[in-house]
Amino acid sequence: MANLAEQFVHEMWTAPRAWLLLLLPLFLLLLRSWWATLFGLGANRARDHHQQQQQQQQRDGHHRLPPSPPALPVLGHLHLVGSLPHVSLRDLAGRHGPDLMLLRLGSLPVLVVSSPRAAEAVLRTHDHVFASRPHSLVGEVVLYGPSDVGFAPHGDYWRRARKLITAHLLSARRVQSFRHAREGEVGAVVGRIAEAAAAGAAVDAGELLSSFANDLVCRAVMGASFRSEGRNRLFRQLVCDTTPLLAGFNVEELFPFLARFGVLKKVVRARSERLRRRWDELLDRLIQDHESKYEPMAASDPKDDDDFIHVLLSVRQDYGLTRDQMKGLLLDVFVGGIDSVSSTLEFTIAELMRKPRVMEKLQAEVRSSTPTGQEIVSEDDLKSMPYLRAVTKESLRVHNVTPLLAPHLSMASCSVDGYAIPAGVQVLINAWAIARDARYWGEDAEEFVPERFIDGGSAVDVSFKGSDFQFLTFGSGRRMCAGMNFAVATVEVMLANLVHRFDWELPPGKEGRDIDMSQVFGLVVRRKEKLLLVPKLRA
Ligand code: HEM
Repeated sequence: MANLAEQFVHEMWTAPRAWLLLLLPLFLLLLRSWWATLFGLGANRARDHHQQQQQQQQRDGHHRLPPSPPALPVLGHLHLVGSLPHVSLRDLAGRHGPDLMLLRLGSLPVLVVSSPRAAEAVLRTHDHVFASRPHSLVGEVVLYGPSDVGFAPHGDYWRRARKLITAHLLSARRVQSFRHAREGEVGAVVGRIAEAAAAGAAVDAGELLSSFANDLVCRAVMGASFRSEGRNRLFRQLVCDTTPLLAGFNVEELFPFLARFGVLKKVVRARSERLRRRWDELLDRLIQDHESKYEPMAASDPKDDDDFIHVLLSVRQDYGLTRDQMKGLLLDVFVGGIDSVSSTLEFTIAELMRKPRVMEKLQAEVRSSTPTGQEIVSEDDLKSMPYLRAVTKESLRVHNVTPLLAPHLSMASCSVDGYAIPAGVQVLINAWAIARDARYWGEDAEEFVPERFIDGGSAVDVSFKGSDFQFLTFGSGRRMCAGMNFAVATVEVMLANLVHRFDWELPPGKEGRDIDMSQVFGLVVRRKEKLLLVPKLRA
């Protein structure tokens, strides 16, 4: 779909009879313009009054709104946002608001943040004002309220839930204790690649890496691998069906007045409820299985290597968790943890295929730092691999798979950079644009150059952990990614193992420079083109 305006028309078409409603505002607009022509004098007076108001606002710096491009009636700026919103928003910001820009997408006011300075104002100085999330009907139904952390509005529930997952599910200690499971899943992938290498077959890197990320999350949640039973595949299908609905820019959110007519709301709700029933079926069964096995021990403190369902059962009384809230928190891990990791890995291996120099340097480091005869690179071995860390950081910078972070919402009006930001405005932080801006990263900002992150490099001290506002892949402040440790540990160990025992070739007739790096936008950005690679066991 070419842009959001087209998406809107598509969604209207698929919602029975709803498109008729579009005619209503258009009719009202025609009526208004006819009225204005007829009573031109009155219209001119109104325009003079509006200009006077604007001049008054400009004289009084605190009441200025951030700059905006010219808007269309009804659509606002929707027609200016293409199929890759982060790219359109960067281009628009360059022309209209390099730090802050106010758009109207349908009837939704959206503040676009495009510089480290403005991002710091929103995510650090005024973090307490911008720490909420916009309401989404899909989130309300599919995410049990929402009872997850990622979509929950700021407030007591979110605070409690965030504390639970950061202290018990995704803490650095638990991520570390989970290393053997991670190494086990990595070993299974290495086995699959070795089979393909022996048969001289190509592997689909996207498929391989997303089933790896899915199997890993399933194992973290359930404690064992259900790959052979096919249960993992059911989860994968469900995640694939859920993420497009949660990706935002839904018609009922852009045009709430249409939702009020009821037709659209019913369609979206029905679609979401079908999805939720499928989640219920799987998650209820899993939780019941765990309850029957673990109930006697549930009161005891969770151990480091317990699976996530066991941990939630152990702390549910302390946190007063309901069954739906438990399911919401598990959905955080499925929705937040699979596509983000696999897409990052796929972009990274594609970059390595385009840059043989970087691939060879990385292979040399990984191979020389792993004990001879050891089939799997362990997490201990990674400690002596600074170039691997630099490659991972560079990939997280250039191929930020969550380019606009997750939308924030202003809970009160406040002043940022001399502009008035009203309450109830959605905030998109264009982390992708900031991370590729030559003003903060130098002339080679768009290039994949891991050396910038190692000794002597221009960005050696720049980190993605939330203190450097030119590198916001995981966000910053109180809504920062809760799964960063889990993600980085997974990407690093899988990447090291992809290049340790294998050399990689493209299918006959293709060269590195032919690899198309085009993206498809969604909750997580992914590669558009399938990446087929031929593994060769290293001699
Ligand atoms: C490369 C992988 C990943 C990237 C790039 C990423 C990025 C992000 C970003 C940008 C946000 C929103 C920050 C904001 O709104 O300011 C976020 C939130 C979140 N992420 Fe991740 N993430 C990744 C992996 C994971 C994993 C593996 C998990 C869980 C296992 C996870 C769980 C979450 C949760 C729960 C939130 C919501 C935090 C909140 O709203 O309080 N993420 N992530």
